[in-house]
Amino acid sequence: MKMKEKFFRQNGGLLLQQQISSHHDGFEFIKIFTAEELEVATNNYDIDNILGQGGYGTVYKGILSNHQAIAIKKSKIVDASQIEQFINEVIILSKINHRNVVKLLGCCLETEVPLLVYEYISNGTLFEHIHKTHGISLLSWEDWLRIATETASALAYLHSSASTPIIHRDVKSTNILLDDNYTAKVSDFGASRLLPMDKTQITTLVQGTLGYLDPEYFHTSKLTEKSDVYSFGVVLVEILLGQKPFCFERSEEVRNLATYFISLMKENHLLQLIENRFTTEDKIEQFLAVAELAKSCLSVRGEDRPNMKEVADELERLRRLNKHPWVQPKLEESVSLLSESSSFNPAFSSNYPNDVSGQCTLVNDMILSMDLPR
Ligand SMILES: Nc1ncnc2c1ncn2[C@@H]1O[C@H](COP(=O)(O)OP(=O)(O)OP(=O)(O)O)[C@@H](O)[C@H]1O
Repeated sequence: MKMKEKFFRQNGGLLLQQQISSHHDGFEFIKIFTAEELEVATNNYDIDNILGQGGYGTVYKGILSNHQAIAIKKSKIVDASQIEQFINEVIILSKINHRNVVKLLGCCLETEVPLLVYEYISNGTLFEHIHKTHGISLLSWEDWLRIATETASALAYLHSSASTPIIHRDVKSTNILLDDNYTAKVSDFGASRLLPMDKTQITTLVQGTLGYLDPEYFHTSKLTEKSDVYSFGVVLVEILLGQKPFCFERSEEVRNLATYFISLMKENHLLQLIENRFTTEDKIEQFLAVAELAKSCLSVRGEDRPNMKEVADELERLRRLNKHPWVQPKLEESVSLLSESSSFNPAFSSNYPNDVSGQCTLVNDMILSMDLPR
């Protein structure tokens, strides 16, 4: 009992309780779970309940006494200096209510490391569906486009939320979960990444995952919403090509998918690859428009990238074309429409450096100097 109380205090429990009682705007939705409740739910953190292991900790499946399925994130290490920030983020995140964001249900603070409790999303990660090793994916081009649109709208929502925009910081296909209906749910942002920075990782400063990391953020360490836009661009390419973001099986200069993609676009080899992946004959305009959009997201300079709202709107527009094919513009029109669209930065479709090898050097630099946490 004494230990639990000590941990609860150490983990900012009093601060959270105080915040809860001072909010009157429906904030009571966040639940503070007891350690016992979660032990029962996970069968004492049984190994069979492990859903996955990330660089930051372990995720367990649990079933609450009311039969609700949950995912519990247990981090490896806690940095005491970050507790206040952690509690503030828990409060912000628990207020987020978007159909394409994994809901944070609450937390448990009376354990050595605080535990975060999320709704359980049943159908695996987007990564697993894109890179399915057994059998072919059941998802159609329309599904992929919908999933991309849902993800973009969730990120646009986070960027525009409340007084402080929430930057995801680790957008990648393993952080996009799919539910029973293959609806996208963005996970693993905010509080879950604040916790476990041990001292050695602080010196790295730049956080992110190889292949998805914004080169501008890597060089400047200055984080903006546009870093999420870059990483989302990589996810779009992953969907289009069905290839992994970083792959040692590709030759050295195109190991990084973004670099590979840009070189394919330059050499006009893109369509051939996409067509091999999707056996759809009449969606060429959409493939090309999504490719142009991805290219703009991958612009080297953050300011040349569209913002997430513009990306989401463009994907939504393309989806509508899908539903009403008779209003599809001709290929040349759709490409020029995309670059001329008033809501977009007119520069963005042509701002990739012509020198693809320059980009490779950049990426190789990044690999060499990154102290990768996983
Ligand atoms: N809410 C959830 N519902 C169902 N499964 C989940 C949920 N959250 C996470 N998972 C599973 O747990 C795995 C590990 O998640 P986690 O976010 O810790 O790691 P990651 O995203 O693979 O890596 P990292 O956190 O280092 O970026 C995920 O790949 C997913 O399979």
